[in-house]
Amino acid sequence: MTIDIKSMGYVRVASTDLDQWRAFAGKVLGLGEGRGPDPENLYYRIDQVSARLVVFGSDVDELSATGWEMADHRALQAAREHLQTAGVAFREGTAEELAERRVQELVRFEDPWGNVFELFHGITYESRPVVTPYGANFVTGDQGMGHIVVPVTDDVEALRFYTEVLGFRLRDSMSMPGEFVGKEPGSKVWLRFLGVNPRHHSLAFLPMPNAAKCVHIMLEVDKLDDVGRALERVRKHKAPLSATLGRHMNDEMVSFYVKSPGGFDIEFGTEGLTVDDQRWVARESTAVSYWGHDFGGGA
Ligand SMILES: Cc1ccc(O)c(O)c1CC[C@@H]1C(=O)CC[C@]2(C)C(=O)CC[C@@H]12
Ligand SMILES: [Fe+2]
Repeated sequence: MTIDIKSMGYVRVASTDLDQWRAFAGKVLGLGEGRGPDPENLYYRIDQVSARLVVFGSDVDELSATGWEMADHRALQAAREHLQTAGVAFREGTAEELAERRVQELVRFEDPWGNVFELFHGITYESRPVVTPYGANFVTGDQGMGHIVVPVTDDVEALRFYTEVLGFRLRDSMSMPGEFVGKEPGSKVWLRFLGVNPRHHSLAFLPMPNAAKCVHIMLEVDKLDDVGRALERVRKHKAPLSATLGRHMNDEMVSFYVKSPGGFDIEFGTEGLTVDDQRWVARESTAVSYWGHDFGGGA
């Protein structure tokens, strides 16, 4: 038995500047405004789920936690037992935390690099259809909210922890020169792309520490035109582009990257590959992208 995560459910972001986040999430990303228990916080919807992105005031700018959806109480209970066996310290969500996230139960723990994971079940959803400001439809459902890339410092232990402890499945690997992360010239470090559902990857890791506690969060829309429109808004609002439009090799997604007020990037894409675990074989991609994705800045 291992942990049976269904999908990436939500992200919580700590922010020193909620006004900046409000403008970025609404006007640049075009997320739907939601409501939640704390009138001070920003809640954003991209589908039926009451809030997928929550931004709250803080004295730091960083990713605070990622929520991972479990089927029900029984699945979460099995996860508790598995965490205990694996020697991972976790704690139960407080009544206040459950109310703020609008979930029935959650457990919270850190991975060995301080990335905060919450496993939950029973999140609320809304009767009112989501209305996003620029009419984009986000791709969620079985594929969850999107994907996240987290920073780690040990790529070998990270692969073990996320697959053997958390139950993620390896979908693709990509190497980078060790020099990039201050290792010996000629050595290699690994980016690993892991999935739990038909989305090619829901979690990836980069072996490089990062102050924002997040490399990027990817949100997917169902039309290329809506990626183009978002790119126009990036330009109009002078949001810093981190990588130009391109198509990734491993998940075939067409996307761009924009710097969020949290210090990490948002990858905004479309046409991501879905995979079938019965048939998928993990591979090694030999390039970031088929074309585009210039991380050196530019157009
Ligand atoms: C390589 C790749 C495949 C699929 C993705 O969804 C995806 O985000 C990436 C890029 C991962 C990675 C990154 O996000 C930060 C900057 C990185 C480390 C690079 O400079 C190359 C790969 C990039
Ligand atoms: Fe990505």
